[in-house]
Amino acid sequence: MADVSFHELAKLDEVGRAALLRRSETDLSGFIDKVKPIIEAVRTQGDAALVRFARELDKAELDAGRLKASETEFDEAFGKVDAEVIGAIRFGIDNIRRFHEEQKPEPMWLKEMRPGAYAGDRFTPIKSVALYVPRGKGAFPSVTMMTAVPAVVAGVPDIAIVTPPAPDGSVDAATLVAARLAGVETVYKVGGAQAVAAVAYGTETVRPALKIVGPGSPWVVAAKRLLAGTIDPGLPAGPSEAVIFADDTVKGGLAALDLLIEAEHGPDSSAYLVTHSRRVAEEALASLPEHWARMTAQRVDFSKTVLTGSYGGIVLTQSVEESYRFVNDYAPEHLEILSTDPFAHLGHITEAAEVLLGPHTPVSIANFGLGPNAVLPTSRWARSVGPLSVMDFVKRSSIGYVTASAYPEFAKNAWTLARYEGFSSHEHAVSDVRKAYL
Ligand SMILES: NC(=O)c1ccc[n+]([C@@H]2O[C@H](COP(=O)([O-])OP(=O)(O)OC[C@H]3O[C@@H](n4cnc5c(N)ncnc54)[C@H](O)[C@@H]3O)[C@@H](O)[C@H]2O)c1
Ligand SMILES: N[C@H](CO)Cc1c[nH]c[nH+]1
Ligand SMILES: [Zn+2]
Repeated sequence: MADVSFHELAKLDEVGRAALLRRSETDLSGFIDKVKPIIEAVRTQGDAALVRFARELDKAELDAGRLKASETEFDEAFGKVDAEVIGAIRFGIDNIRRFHEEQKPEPMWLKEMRPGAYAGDRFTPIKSVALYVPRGKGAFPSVTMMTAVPAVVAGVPDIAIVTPPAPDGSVDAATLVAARLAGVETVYKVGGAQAVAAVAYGTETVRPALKIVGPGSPWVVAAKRLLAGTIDPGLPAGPSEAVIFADDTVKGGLAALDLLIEAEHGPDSSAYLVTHSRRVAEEALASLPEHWARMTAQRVDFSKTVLTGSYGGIVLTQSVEESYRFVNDYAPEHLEILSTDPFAHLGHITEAAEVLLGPHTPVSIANFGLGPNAVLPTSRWARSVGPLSVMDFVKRSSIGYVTASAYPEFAKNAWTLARYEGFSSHEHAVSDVRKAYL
């Protein structure tokens, strides 16, 4: 096994620094070509293609009649999941619901722009939304909680979950529990690119949706990109990633412990420890083996691949300012600020989808239900996109109302600009012609 990647930022040239900002999903060309025929098969063959891909890609034997989870499967799931796990799901859902209820906009606001003329916004739920819950390198009841709760809070009337089937044709039991407790009863056993195509086009069993949200592997990300003209693909959430920023006030072993959180998702994850403290960097490096000794073989394998490869490791900077610059350039999905005074650093970092402060707020706590949404933009999209929220499940319409008394002033100004732009009907609609019809 290669050594953990250890980069002294000052020693890297521009090319080397740019390379650190790359993610596995930066180049999806290999996936795009393979995903195109999957999408076409689902469009033309519907359920038959879903059944075939379940067999070929998920090793699951299903017939079309079992593509949708039954009520009995939901009921039985509650018997299969430990009470403690159900308790943690309830705890998370409660926090996530309260957080997202705070986010929910008023149905409408109107402001008086000029005396007698009103304008504002109205928010209405999107009519149908699909939630992608991954299941390849793990089961994700937490993603179910994070996607379903804001959809329900927003009032979306038609919510469906798509998630890959297990080889026995089942849905992960805790995912069914989380779905029901969040208020979603439609779950389709379809994963990967074929799931995105199924909800984009609809099949005999799967109802089409206007939008799909939720994280996924590059297969899912590639399909969303290809189908963006048919279904709203939501925010770009690909392989998980984190930056652990640490100053000189914490133990390096703690930074290493948290560096492994997102590094263990898969070989395509990204995870960096960024610090200007050589002590913290060296302690972190030295402590990784003791952390690996406590992990399962699969998670050791994934995190070692990440930390010894091109998408992870330790970055030693020359100053705290250089650390801030690196983090802002990197624009991580999850950011931890490990410091006894995290608020001192917070104002310097603006480009991160989620910022978790201090040694008692590891990424795990946010992933599993502190309240904020853990479905977050990856691959530097945090520079322009925020976390999944209630706003992803509503659309905004502008509302305007001009009374008779306010009309003349608006009409005069509109008339002037309509003439300048050369639009006759626009002009007539606010000219004396109108008076004859009022
Ligand atoms: N950004 C976020 O908020 C967030 C949250 C949770 C997880 N994640 C990320 O989501 C991803 C989940 O990935 P996953 O693999 O665990 O689950 P997944 O459900 O996204 O992918 C598994 C599916 O990929 C398809 N697939 C696998 N191999 C294929 C092949 N050779 N050809 C075509 N299709 C193939 C199959 O249909 C399979 O069902 C991880 O990268 C994880 O880091 C991100
Ligand atoms: N870290 C993921 C988002 O990037 C969320 C998650 C769920 N379970 C484990 N992790
Ligand atoms: Zn995670």
